[in-house]
Amino acid sequence: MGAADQDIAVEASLKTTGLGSASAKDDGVVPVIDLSQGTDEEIVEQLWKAATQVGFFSLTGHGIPQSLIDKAFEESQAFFEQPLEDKQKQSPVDMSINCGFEYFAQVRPSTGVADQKESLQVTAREKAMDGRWPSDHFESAAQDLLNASHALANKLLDLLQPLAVPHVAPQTLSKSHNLWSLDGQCTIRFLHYPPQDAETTKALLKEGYWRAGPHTDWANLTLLYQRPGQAGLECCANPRTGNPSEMYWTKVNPVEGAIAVNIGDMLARWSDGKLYSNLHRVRLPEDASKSRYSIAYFAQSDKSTLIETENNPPITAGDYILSRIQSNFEAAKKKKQEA
Ligand SMILES: O=C(O)CCC(=O)C(=O)O
Ligand SMILES: [Fe+2]
Repeated sequence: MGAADQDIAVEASLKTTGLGSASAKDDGVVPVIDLSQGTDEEIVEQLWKAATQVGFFSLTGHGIPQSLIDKAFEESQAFFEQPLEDKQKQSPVDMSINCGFEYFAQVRPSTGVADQKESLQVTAREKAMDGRWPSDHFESAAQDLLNASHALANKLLDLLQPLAVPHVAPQTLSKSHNLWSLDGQCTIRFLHYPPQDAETTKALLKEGYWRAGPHTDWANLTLLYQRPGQAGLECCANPRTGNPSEMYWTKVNPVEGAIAVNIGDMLARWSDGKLYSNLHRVRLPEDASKSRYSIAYFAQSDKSTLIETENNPPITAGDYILSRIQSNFEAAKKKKQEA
């Protein structure tokens, strides 16, 4: 198996296990961690428990001003409310660099059908966004949230690294994320799940469509900003059991002022599986008459970073991301051929 094949296989297997489409419980399995309370040791203890058992947590007391998050959502909404052609013109897509505007295009190996969403992907690599910023004011709001997210993710990585990846020098992980460097891979993604009328929704649900099909993230860490009242995100509960009958989906509800954080495949690999990259998805609600907006920051090591671990073959972070992008491309190609 290639280095990323196992991670891709987990997603593809959902098509055949009952877990793929089951509905979610709302039982508070995802812990809320307040970064402003307690000593570093106490915080690490909570982060460690969440990162090794569920792979998801909601973070409060994180220090990112709400005004900065609100501004980014305002710009996002104004962008997505424009006609399709304008969005395509303002931010042309280039999948080879993971940048630009995408419309109902991403096909997950877990579903084989396109996510019911549009997104604007900003990859923080030198020149990648040239000619792809919708406007100066959009850029300024995006850069502010990108910088704040980058700092917060690095803080979390510094707290987790001594336990998770003890075989590398201090701050190896956080120092491998350099915004706007020549081989930077950190990404901030603006997402919009558009409303659908009742009849369309019914048909889509019947055919197995999702707002975002079940998947794990490719990153080290993902910080996800959600809006209260715009629910739908769910992650797998009790994922470590290995027993499908004990696994189920649980809600990751938007909490006012909180950021949902999850461990991605890259950090699971760095840590030889100690930290858990959990499956998650965004449900297409039966009443999909309202939009859902979210913003995801993916902390991804620079392309040239070599991920060396005790139990996995070494791979550069660049090759790792590329293989994951290709798996989604291949799912899309296969879908086209079947049509
Ligand atoms: O919109 C969301 O809540 C989830 C998005 C997500 O999981 C992703 O883009 O990887
Ligand atoms: Fe995700």
